[in-house]
Amino acid sequence: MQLDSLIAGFSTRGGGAGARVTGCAIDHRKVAPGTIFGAFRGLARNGEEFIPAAVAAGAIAVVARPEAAVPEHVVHIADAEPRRAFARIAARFFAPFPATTVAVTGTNGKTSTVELTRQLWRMAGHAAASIGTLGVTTTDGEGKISQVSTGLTTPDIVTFLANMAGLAREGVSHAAFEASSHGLAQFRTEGLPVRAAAFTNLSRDHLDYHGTMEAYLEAKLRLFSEVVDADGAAVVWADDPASTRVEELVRERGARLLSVGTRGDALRLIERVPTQLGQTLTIAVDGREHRCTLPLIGAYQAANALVAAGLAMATGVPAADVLAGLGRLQPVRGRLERAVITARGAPVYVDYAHTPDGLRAAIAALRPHVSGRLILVFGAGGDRDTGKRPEMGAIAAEQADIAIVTDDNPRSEPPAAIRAAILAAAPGATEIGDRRAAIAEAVGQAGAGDIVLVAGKGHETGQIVGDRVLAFDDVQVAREVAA
Ligand SMILES: CC(=O)N[C@H]1[C@@H](OP(=O)(O)OP(=O)(O)OC[C@H]2O[C@@H](n3ccc(=O)[nH]c3=O)[C@H](O)[C@@H]2O)O[C@H](CO)[C@@H](O)[C@@H]1O[C@H](C)C(=O)N[C@@H](C)C(=O)N[C@H](CCC(=O)O)C(=O)O
Ligand SMILES: Nc1ncnc2c1ncn2[C@@H]1O[C@H](COP(=O)(O)OP(=O)(O)OP(=O)(O)O)[C@@H](O)[C@H]1O
Ligand SMILES: N[C@H](CCC[C@H](N)C(=O)O)C(=O)O
Ligand SMILES: [Mg+2]
Repeated sequence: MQLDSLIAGFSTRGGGAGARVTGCAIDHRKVAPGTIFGAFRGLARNGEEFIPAAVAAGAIAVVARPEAAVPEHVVHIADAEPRRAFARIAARFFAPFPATTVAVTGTNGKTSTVELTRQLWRMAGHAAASIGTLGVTTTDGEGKISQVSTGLTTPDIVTFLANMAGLAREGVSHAAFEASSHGLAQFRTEGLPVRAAAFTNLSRDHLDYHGTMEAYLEAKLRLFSEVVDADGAAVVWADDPASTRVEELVRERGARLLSVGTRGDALRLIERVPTQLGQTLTIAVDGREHRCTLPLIGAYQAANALVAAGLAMATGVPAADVLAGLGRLQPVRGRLERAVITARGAPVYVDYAHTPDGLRAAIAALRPHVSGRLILVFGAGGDRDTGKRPEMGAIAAEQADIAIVTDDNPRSEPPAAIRAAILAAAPGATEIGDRRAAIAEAVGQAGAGDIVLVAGKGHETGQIVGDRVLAFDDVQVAREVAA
């Protein structure tokens, strides 16, 4: 592919014309002859320092700030926002992509919503995929699920675009991806056409990175003001207070708005009745009421299912098919997943709640099913927003009958200090650092009518301690200690 055509429309300096591009990279260690290198200033390093090494390794063009030093013989694509320019150029290189791509942002519910959207598309007969925390999820012709992990929710822009292009080559026509606030702030999930974008909710998380709730919301809003196609659609969970900001932006942009929820217009949730294995939803669409069964428990899962339904409708699936599809949704891995029922009859649920709001939502989801006590095992991740620790402690103290504080990916921090920050707001809680012992204690205490909730790690298969990842899977451990 010719460099000229990839960088057309961008401001350039130096270099020779007509060069052939072989790839794109943002890490100088991945540069090969013919690469376009994106040099970005990050939190840990300044990528501009690696320009000489990238050029030595064969980079023929560098996307960087105008003030960055780029050798004369190499094309400098000079842009005040080099990450955005790089995303657009790399997208030209990697195209084509699945014809219909949609993005989901929000503090909680992104992974669930992209996965449920994938399922609804598949039921409507589309070759569908999702990309997010669970990796890249697709199904083969027989419906067998394949999941390839990528490490982060959105690893980096090159991996993201390469994955999307790979899906298109496999015949995938519909792809739903998670747009995390980090990803949006770093332009890690864009450059390609995005037909619809969804907003699930806003609550406290990641303030270590964004600083303030306003900055955190601003990062998410860019999905609606800039990333989604101007003639595309936005699906908004209308019951969240922050949704008015999203709706304003969508109207300014001229995109189609589908609001969903008890205050929604496109899909209005009229009633929600929990049943033993799920819930019954009464939903109004175009003034007509429909009753649907949802085989997932909890208000939060109903919310995510409705946002997914909105995305399916926004991308052309008829409302009747979408509503029928809700009844056939499969659970999402690690989201209120029932790991085991103990010998004394207490179900043990594993949930990925790792924010105050998520913890509240997970407990609320289980409460209607508890006749005895709700026993909670949880912790908080190291090297992450420290302010959420006491908030989670307070919620546990208030909403659980028994709370056990344990470790959840301490990373580089002393685990006891993380637990202490949680316990400061949860005076009645028990402290058991070792996560297996904590789960065993909860299972040991649970009797008939009780429910155990193991929160924070969901689908994760490792405990990150220092630089090491120790094998650990909440679902498996719950089964082992209950056996
Ligand atoms: C805070 C954060 O998001 N950091 C991510 C970000 O780092 P950064 O841009 O600040 O990069 P940096 O390490 O300072 O380096 C700057 C630049 O120099 C380049 N470099 C660096 C070293 C070198 O030898 N050569 C080189 O070229 C890097 O590729 C980079 O372009 O970009 C890196 C490469 O794309 C990511 O690996 C890194 O994720 C770190 C590991 C991380 O833990 N991220 C988490 C917090 C995260 O992003 N999580 C969200 C999920 C959140 C949610 O869903 O709630 C996610 O989307 O996964
Ligand atoms: N709509 C929602 N409202 C409140 N809490 C929710 C909602 N959806 C999910 N949660 C909580 O958040 C947890 C994580 O859900 P999910 O993985 O879908 O979110 P996410 O936004 O992808 O998270 P991450 O930021 O880690 O990628 C769930 O296990 C649940 O406890
Ligand atoms: N996307 C979230 C996941 C948190 C999961 C939890 N187990 C933890 O390690 O804090 C984050 O990176 O902050
Ligand atoms: Mg996620």
